[in-house]
Amino acid sequence: MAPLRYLSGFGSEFASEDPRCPGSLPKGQNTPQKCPYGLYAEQLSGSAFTAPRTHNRRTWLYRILPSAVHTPFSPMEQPYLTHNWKSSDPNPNQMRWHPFSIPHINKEKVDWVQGLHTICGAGDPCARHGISVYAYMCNTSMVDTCMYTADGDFLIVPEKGTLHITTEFGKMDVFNNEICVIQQGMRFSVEVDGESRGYVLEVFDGHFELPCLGPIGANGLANPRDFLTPVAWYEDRRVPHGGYTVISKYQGKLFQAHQDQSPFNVVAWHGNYVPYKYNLENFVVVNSVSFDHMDPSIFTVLTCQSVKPGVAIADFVIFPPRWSVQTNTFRPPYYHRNCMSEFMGLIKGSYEAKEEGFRPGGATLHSMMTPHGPDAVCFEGASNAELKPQRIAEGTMAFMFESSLSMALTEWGQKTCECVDAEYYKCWLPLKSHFNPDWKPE
Ligand SMILES: O=C(O)Cc1cc(O)ccc1O
Ligand SMILES: [Fe+2]
Repeated sequence: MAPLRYLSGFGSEFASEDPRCPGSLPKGQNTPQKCPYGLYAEQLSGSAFTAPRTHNRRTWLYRILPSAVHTPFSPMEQPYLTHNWKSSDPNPNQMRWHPFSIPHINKEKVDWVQGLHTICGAGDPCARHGISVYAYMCNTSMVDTCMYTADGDFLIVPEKGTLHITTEFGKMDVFNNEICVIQQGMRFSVEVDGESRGYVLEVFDGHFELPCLGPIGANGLANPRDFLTPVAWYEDRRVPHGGYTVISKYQGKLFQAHQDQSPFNVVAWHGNYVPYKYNLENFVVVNSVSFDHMDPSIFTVLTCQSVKPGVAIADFVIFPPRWSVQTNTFRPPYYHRNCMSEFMGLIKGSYEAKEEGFRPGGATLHSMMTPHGPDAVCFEGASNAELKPQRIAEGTMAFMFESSLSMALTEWGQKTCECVDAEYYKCWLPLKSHFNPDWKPE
């Protein structure tokens, strides 16, 4: 199959017409009395109508039938998706998970929505404040089914398997080492080629932005031009007798409604509220070229800001392959206790601070003020290593969801998943005291 086409840019005003219907975007206005090709105009708002221009997000969709044409929503069972943060007791421990198990297709067919499992989170979608962290493990495509979340924005990080995502805006293929963002309200359906696994961060407060670059200047980190948005694609597909299911994630629960037509019936659209993907290989890594270990905020790809200056509801941070050149420096991550929560996952390879135990498809959580840092093997090695310029993290990609919120673990995350590594704390136990009261400067 030919590679899909995309529009490039971040936060831009885009316009796209399915080439089968030239002129399908109304000229010079949004709501003509009759739209070209007999289409319906529908606005999707991603911000209050009155939000300042810098933050105003909306898209106009020109579709065969409006989204309102469906039967009433009824509750749908999905036992692993929850925002009930009180379902288990608080747990401040250093947490590590072995790779989450993917169900075998011969045993059970599980699609992307059925495979979503809440690991941890905080806050409340009703108050539009909080986050939720999920793992997805699935083996089969969604058929005549789409979903949207009314609660927040999904940032999806595939670890195993490509995601072929159809959205109202068009199609996106999200490969390993790429991420995508599907924002509040956008309908999408996920096809997979086989066993698939990955991570999802949902933010309830607002949308992801590129971090300000400050003195770095106008270029670097994730550059806007590398974000890709689908081009318009429609199908005029009838699915009689309510054969198409629309799943709504609403106030933390799933609901389903039925309709007789595919929701991917948008022939043209224009606006700045869109889904997008980004290849992590395009990230321009900035770091110290003299001495000292910088804070990982220099590796921020996207941020969802809180109302407190500089404080994130959640940052999406990556640890890409790079040169390490600092002189007289302990180069791996430092030991620390953080006023933020740090959830980490691994897309491929291994993580520099812990070569063992943290594997692709697994995860770690270092909660608020929970001490952590390099394991004993890493500390001894890096304290004695020759400090020549060195490529690090080659062929690997770790990431972190860092949040100013204090997250609770779900029952599934703490127990039912059966992936918790009870031995994790042991990686620091061999650390020895090197204290020497007679030490003299050289
Ligand atoms: O804990 C971690 O491994 C993530 C991390 C990496 C780093 O280089 C500095 C601080 C930090 O929290
Ligand atoms: Fe950390």
